[in-house]
Amino acid sequence: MTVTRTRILAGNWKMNHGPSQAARFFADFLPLVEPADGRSVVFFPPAVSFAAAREAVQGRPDVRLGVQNVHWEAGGAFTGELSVSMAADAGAELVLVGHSERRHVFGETIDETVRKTVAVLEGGLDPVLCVGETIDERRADRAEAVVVEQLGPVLAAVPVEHLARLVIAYEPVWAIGTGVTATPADAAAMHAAVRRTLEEVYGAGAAGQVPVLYGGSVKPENAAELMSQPGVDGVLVGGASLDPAGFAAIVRAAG
Ligand SMILES: O=C(CO)COP(=O)(O)O
Repeated sequence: MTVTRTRILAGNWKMNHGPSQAARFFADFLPLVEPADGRSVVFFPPAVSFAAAREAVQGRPDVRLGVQNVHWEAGGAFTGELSVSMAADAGAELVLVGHSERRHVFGETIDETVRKTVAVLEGGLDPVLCVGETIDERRADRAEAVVVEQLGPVLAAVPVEHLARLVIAYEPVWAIGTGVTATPADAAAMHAAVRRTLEEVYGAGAAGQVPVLYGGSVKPENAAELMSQPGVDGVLVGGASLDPAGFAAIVRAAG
């Protein structure tokens, strides 16, 4: 069965671009990218830049915004955290969950990614669940096993009626910020493993709705080839999403 999924071109700004830089970015970026059917452009600015980003993208429904992280609780004494309802109130439509920097720099556990994914779905936003293996895990031939371990508990907690809002990003940790990209063939193999895991839980029909993005040193020069691989529905871009012309070239590479 062939399913046509919307292409998603997402920029994760990480801890870059404060409010004034965010406004400058969009002033340069938006004129370079025409709205186009079948593709969706998403940015994850830092929380303090969210309002500036939202103001800048008014009138561009082809550009959506998300936050980089949330807490699963609805509110309370959690200094430094954001709740899903606060993110929604600010205008966020998506939330990154389990980014490798959250897992490996800040010690986020699989159990926490489950709670966050459930909270995001229950709060009406779309989680972008990031999974991926480290270089040691890949060398030990455990890349697929690790991704399946990261996905399994989350999928077990996501009922099929919420599946249409789930997005998965395969981001090998060794490719993030290193300039080393997965080969198109490796990316395709890992995307196929993600898709198989989804199909085992939900069946092929329902699983076919879930977009699977690739992330890790995506650049204007390699974006088209990566997105031409079967099962690669779009990209989640870090460093190269900070530059308006570079990210516009990646968006255009989606066709
Ligand atoms: O982590 C990433 C996106 O979430 C990828 O980062 P880079 O594109 O900088 O490798």
